[in-house]
Amino acid sequence: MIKTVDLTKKYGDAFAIRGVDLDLEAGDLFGFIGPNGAGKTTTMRIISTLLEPTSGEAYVCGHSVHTAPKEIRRLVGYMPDFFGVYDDMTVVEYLEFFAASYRIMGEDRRRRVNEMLEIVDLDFKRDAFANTLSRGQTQRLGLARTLLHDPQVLLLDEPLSGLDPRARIEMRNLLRKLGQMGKTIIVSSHILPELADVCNKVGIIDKGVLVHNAKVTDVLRMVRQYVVLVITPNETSQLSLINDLLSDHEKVQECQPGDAAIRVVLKPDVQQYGDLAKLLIENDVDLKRFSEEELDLESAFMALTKGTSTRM
Ligand SMILES: Nc1ncnc2c1ncn2[C@@H]1O[C@H](COP(=O)(O)OP(=O)(O)OP(=O)(O)O)[C@@H](O)[C@H]1O
Repeated sequence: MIKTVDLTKKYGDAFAIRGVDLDLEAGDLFGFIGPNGAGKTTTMRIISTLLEPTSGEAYVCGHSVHTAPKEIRRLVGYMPDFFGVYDDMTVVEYLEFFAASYRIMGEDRRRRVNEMLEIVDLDFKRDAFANTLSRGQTQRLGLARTLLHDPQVLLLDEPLSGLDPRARIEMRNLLRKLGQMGKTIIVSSHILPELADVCNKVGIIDKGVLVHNAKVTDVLRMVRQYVVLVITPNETSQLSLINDLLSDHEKVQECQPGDAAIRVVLKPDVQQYGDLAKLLIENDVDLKRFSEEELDLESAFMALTKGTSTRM
């Protein structure tokens, strides 16, 4: 659906992006992560045909940005990180104005605008002036505008930036909804954790170079190759018993006792660990909690970008 080959953009002697290779299938929701100035906007603007690459190729549905920009524009909806809304237009008027620019007319236009307001959950603001909306609502209005011509591909530049926590959750839900509608989406951010549970693939770009590009599950596996259990007994006096029972177990790599709980690092590739809970219960351990340690995405992100940048 989206493919870039050795995509490069230079400004004078400086590389904005260098040799970026992407390959996204229909329905992929790709998180494009990198610090400010890493090259995310440049890449998205090239794919949406707003900017010409210095060298390399970008294709959308097999159409090249060099030879078929018109076809690509029909297929792509690009939402920039900042966009203006006109002071004297209501939400409905704003969307109708852009629908008209796509030559969507008459009853069709009204229906389409109403559908978009429904999708982005902004119908209750339809008669409000666009410049009175909150940042989150403005972003949703921008998304509605981007969706008007029913693009198959969405390129969304930092749609979560500047949003408060509630608006962030709403926008992430909206991204999931668009993914379920079968759109292929590139969404950029400078923070991995805010996208990791929405996207199925992520690419990490730094100083114009794509340093990681993988499925989210693989990225998480790269960071955490071991399952870690956190076992909490009701009585802390039982911590040493747990340690004795598990430290020499064939599935256990290491036990790390703490004040109230014990961290148990399993050996690589051990995924099934129900028998460990059974063993503890059979030996009269009174368990308060027995669970897999949650992966801390913030640390995952720092581990992945270690040595590439400190600006995240
Ligand atoms: N018109 C331009 N002239 C010169 N340099 C540019 C131009 N546009 C972008 N750059 C440079 O290219 C690099 C990549 O910029 P880009 O905007 O793609 O980064 P980004 O990852 O989208 O960052 P941000 O989140 O800050 O927008 C930066 O070093 C930037 O300064």
